[in-house]
Amino acid sequence: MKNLKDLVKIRAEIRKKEPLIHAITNPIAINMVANSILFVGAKPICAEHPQEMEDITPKADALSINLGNINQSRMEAMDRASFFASKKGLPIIIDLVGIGASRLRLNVAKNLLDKYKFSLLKGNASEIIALAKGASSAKGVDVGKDDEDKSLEYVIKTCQDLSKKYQAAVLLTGKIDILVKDNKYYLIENGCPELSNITATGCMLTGLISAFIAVTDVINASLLAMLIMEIGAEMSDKDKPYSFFVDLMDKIGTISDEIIIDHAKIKEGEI
Ligand SMILES: Nc1ncnc2c1ncn2[C@@H]1O[C@H](COP(=O)(O)OP(=O)(O)O)[C@@H](O)[C@H]1O
Ligand SMILES: Cc1ncsc1CCOP(=O)(O)O
Repeated sequence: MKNLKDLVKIRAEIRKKEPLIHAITNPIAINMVANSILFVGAKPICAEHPQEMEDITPKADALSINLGNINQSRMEAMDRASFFASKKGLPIIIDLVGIGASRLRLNVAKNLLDKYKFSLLKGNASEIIALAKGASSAKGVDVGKDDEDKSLEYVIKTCQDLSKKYQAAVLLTGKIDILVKDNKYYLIENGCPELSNITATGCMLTGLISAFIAVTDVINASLLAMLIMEIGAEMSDKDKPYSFFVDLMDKIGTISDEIIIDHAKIKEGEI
């Protein structure tokens, strides 16, 4: 079983080290992502001009790329940033936003995954299924009903196949989050349905993981980021959608270690 007391200690570590996180994300999410990274104690830089990747990426401590709202310039920037991050041996994570809805994004994702080594591939069930099987029931950037209803066994196996293929951890988010690496899996049953009523909460989670992965391994970084975000959401005022959003942002910076430890719902298993 994960030692939660050790897991939350990573929060002090990140505040001490203040790692620099290069996050190439989409314009819908950019402010939320940058603030989430800041609120847990790291420093974001969201540079995205292809010609400055050579200067920016190698000075960072981790790279995250997000395929949401892709355009030509960000496509080039993501490739170049992944190149310079790989050269430096930095952890790289990819959020597969919308690859179930767009062949362009699916091809960009496959190309990047073939060329570079990623620490984590992340998406909702439709995005993970699109990458593994080539098609999905995605509803734009959201999960489609057919994919959402797939059995736990099916989605765990799909994540495991991708984990083996790309030698990376795989995180499938939703009501139950599934984190898989090789033969091991974690189920995280925190969060609340209201998280789907705010745009870009998945992108925010990616931002948080990219902050923690600069100071710890991919499993600890992913688990801690999910607990902060999802228990933070459980503790937030859900009366009005925008107040919920503001409260959630505050909770990301202020939620206590004790609340995280008391409310964490993590199960572990072997495949
Ligand atoms: N029904 C739900 N119950 C609890 N948490 C949820 C639910 N749906 C989504 N979440 C949480 O919301 C966050 C974003 O997940 P998701 O909506 O799957 O991503 P995306 O925005 O990329 O589609 C994750 O932390 C996830 O655990
Ligand atoms: C609405 C939208 N359109 C392109 S990216 C984006 C935000 C998607 O964010 P998330 O995948 O976290 O829901």
